[in-house]
Amino acid sequence: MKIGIIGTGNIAQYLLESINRNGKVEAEIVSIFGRNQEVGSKLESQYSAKFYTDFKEFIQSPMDVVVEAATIGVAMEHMEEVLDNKKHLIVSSIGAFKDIEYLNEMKEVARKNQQHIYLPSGAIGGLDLLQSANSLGGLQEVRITTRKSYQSLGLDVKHVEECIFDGMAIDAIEKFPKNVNVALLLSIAGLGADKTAVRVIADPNIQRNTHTIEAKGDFGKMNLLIENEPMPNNPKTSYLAALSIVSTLQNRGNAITVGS
Ligand SMILES: NC(=O)C1=CN([C@@H]2O[C@H](COP(=O)(O)OP(=O)(O)OC[C@H]3O[C@@H](n4cnc5c(N)ncnc54)[C@H](O)[C@@H]3O)[C@@H](O)[C@H]2O)C=CC1
Ligand SMILES: O=C([O-])CC(=O)C(=O)O
Repeated sequence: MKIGIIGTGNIAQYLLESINRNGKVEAEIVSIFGRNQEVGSKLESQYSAKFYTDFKEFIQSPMDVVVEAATIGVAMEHMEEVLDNKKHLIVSSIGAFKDIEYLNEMKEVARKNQQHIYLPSGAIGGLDLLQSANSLGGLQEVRITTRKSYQSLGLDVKHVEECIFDGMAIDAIEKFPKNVNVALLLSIAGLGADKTAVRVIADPNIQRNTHTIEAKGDFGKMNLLIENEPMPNNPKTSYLAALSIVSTLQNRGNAITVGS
């Protein structure tokens, strides 16, 4: 399998190291798209993957699957072109799908091109449960409480904890586009972005990005606490988010599917 990556940040570099250097997936990252030539040239020589600043050239290079690891804006700008060029797509910036109509439009583009869009479970879990719980419409409530440091949330540091957002996922992603992609994953798996409750707490003492997910429905109740180690070079991104892409790539084409 030949992989292309959009982005040259944390997740992209972790994937290059795990796949091209350490062989953790039966695949090779052959193409990288980014805007920073200096970083790109370095990655190109370190990992023997070709770096492109021109998206048309990138997308026409021989790849089977493209991993987006950039921003919501970049994902929205290029997603359709990826699918139209007959590449499968793995999306990290899930906030791109805050509008359900856009998600449905992209589903249709993928179907028309016989490609698949993967939304890895990122920095959380429990998505299989929410989908099962809602398979007959019996899911009633979903809430995520995200606790991160002031620095990770891009805020001036205070010495006391503060609830800085309490509302729905649709508004949370506008305010924190780099911190609550997980809330959009929950929305897509469950009740939608206007019915998925989100609380964001800035905590001066926290070392791990912590997500507490509570759900209720005909199935019963779920309480899930995830205490994520941050990525070394970008504390707002959890290590698990990068691992979930590795796992998605490892499972592609498997004869068995684990979880709903
Ligand atoms: N689904 C999930 O659970 C999670 C999703 N994320 C999201 O995954 C994405 C990647 O995360 P990281 O690698 O940690 O971010 P990062 O900030 O380390 O890297 C982002 C990359 O995007 C590139 N970029 C920005 N604008 C660009 C443009 N116009 N054209 C080309 N490249 C551009 C930057 O240069 C950088 O290389 C982010 O959107 C982040 O919010 C992060 C953590 C969890
Ligand atoms: O990595 C995390 O813990 C969550 C995150 O940044 C996001 O969902 O955007």
